[in-house]
Amino acid sequence: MKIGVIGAGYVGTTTSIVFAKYGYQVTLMDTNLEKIKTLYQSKLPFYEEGLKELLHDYIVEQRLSFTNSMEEIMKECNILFITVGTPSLENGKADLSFVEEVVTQMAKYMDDYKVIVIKSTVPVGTGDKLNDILKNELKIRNKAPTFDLVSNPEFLREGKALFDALYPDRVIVGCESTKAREIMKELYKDVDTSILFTTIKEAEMIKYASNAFLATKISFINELARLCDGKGVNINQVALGMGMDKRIGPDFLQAGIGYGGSCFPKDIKALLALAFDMDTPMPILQAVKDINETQSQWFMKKVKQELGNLEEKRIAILGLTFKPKTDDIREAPALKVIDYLLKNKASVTAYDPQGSEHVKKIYPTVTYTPTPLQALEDADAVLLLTEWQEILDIDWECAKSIISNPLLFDGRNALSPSNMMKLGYRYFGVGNTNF
Ligand SMILES: NC(=O)c1ccc[n+]([C@@H]2O[C@H](COP(=O)([O-])OP(=O)(O)OC[C@H]3O[C@@H](n4cnc5c(N)ncnc54)[C@H](O)[C@@H]3O)[C@@H](O)[C@H]2O)c1
Ligand SMILES: O=c1ccn([C@@H]2O[C@H](COP(=O)(O)OP(=O)(O)O[C@H]3O[C@H](CO)[C@@H](O)[C@H](O)[C@H]3O)[C@@H](O)[C@H]2O)c(=O)[nH]1
Repeated sequence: MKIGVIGAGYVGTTTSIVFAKYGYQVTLMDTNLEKIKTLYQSKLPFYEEGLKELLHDYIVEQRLSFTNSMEEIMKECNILFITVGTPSLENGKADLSFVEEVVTQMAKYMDDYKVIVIKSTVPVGTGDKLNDILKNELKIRNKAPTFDLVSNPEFLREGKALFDALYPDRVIVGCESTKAREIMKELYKDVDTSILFTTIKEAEMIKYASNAFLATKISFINELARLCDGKGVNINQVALGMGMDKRIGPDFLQAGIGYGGSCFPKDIKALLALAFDMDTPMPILQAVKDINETQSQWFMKKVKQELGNLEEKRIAILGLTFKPKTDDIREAPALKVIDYLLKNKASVTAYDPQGSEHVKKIYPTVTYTPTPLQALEDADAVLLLTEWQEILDIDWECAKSIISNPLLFDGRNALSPSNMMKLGYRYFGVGNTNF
């Protein structure tokens, strides 16, 4: 079995490396030549720990190769994973143009049996649509359909991509042919986890349902945090107590400034758009989205209450990426915060271990510092927005002498309020203040 992966993003690159690790011969294809060149040089086109070393080894061992040619990958491989992006359109629906373009191109070079595996997150019914495109294109070429379509959604998290891909909680395979099912079983034989076989549509829905449920947990705890704030209740303790119930579980109950990233915001919008099309409102999911969209405003209201007029105030931001251990700033709450601060004429200084270069392209007037302590110099307030370990490890006692006003807003509830208060900071978190 030779595996082809189409789309050298987070998912495609991680998938390629993981299958190479299982001993398969993998070719990774992308239309972006710059990305292919970068990969050839054993470099990753994004920041993610643990992948680079394996990438290098598998290139040297000739288990992993790269191309920008669809013709080449179709000739060489019999299992093809589609991992291209499905970003949001203006109306919230998933933009399927990249996926559709891929299958249209595939049909041009399809001469023998292929298993086409959709790993990109796509709405229910996309499998049928792609099936039709492939059949039509093959008909134009007077070729009989010789493929099976499979939906195999990806559940990895950025920052933990390799671990999640190597040790998944489950593998979902939406598949309606016995031949493809046996091939998928063989492909995942070394992965120590359960495989759930479903229909293609069920697999498509499982992916959206999982992301929607995780986002619901976050918005639920954030809504509760607003209630706890100032009421003598620490939301972290509430989450701990709730999470001890096995039916609830401790994960995804960390209150904060809201979820960001390339997945939750777009997938929730896409599910809501599907519900709208089907005239089946989803009020819970709508509330999840609304709470998340107002969480940074709620947080900034506290900043404004403490600082008053923000004009000329010097604000230090610690953390820009949507979560630690990634350089991804897509839908990062820090972007909304910077926007608000600049509109209110504050002077903003920011530090992030990986995200500064990307944010600089959007907000060039912010001062980006090479160290966290430099960002804190003469600050009137500090806003912790991403819980990078390096930021949590700051010598906060020493930092206090650099900051003009030891006023700390912890948007991730990542520091201990009592420790910070002992050090002389005025500490404001999310649902853990004034208890
Ligand atoms: N990022 C994640 O953590 C994650 C996790 C699970 C699922 N997903 C889903 O997986 C999909 C991919 O996400 P990502 O973050 O890896 O995307 P990405 O934006 O990082 O990468 C997509 C890649 O596809 C390439 N591409 C676009 N059109 C192409 C074409 N016609 N032929 C070949 N390559 C093409 C782009 O150049 C780009 O390199 C999305 O549907 C996403 O929702 C992402
Ligand atoms: O208790 C929590 C957990 C997460 N977050 C935030 O939620 C966002 C998303 O975090 P996470 O889920 O860890 O990262 P992603 O890489 O976006 O991964 C999600 O989206 C991927 C793409 O679909 C899925 O594959 C993963 O299973 C799913 O967790 C980040 O802004 C986090 O800061 C919280 O605010 N509180």
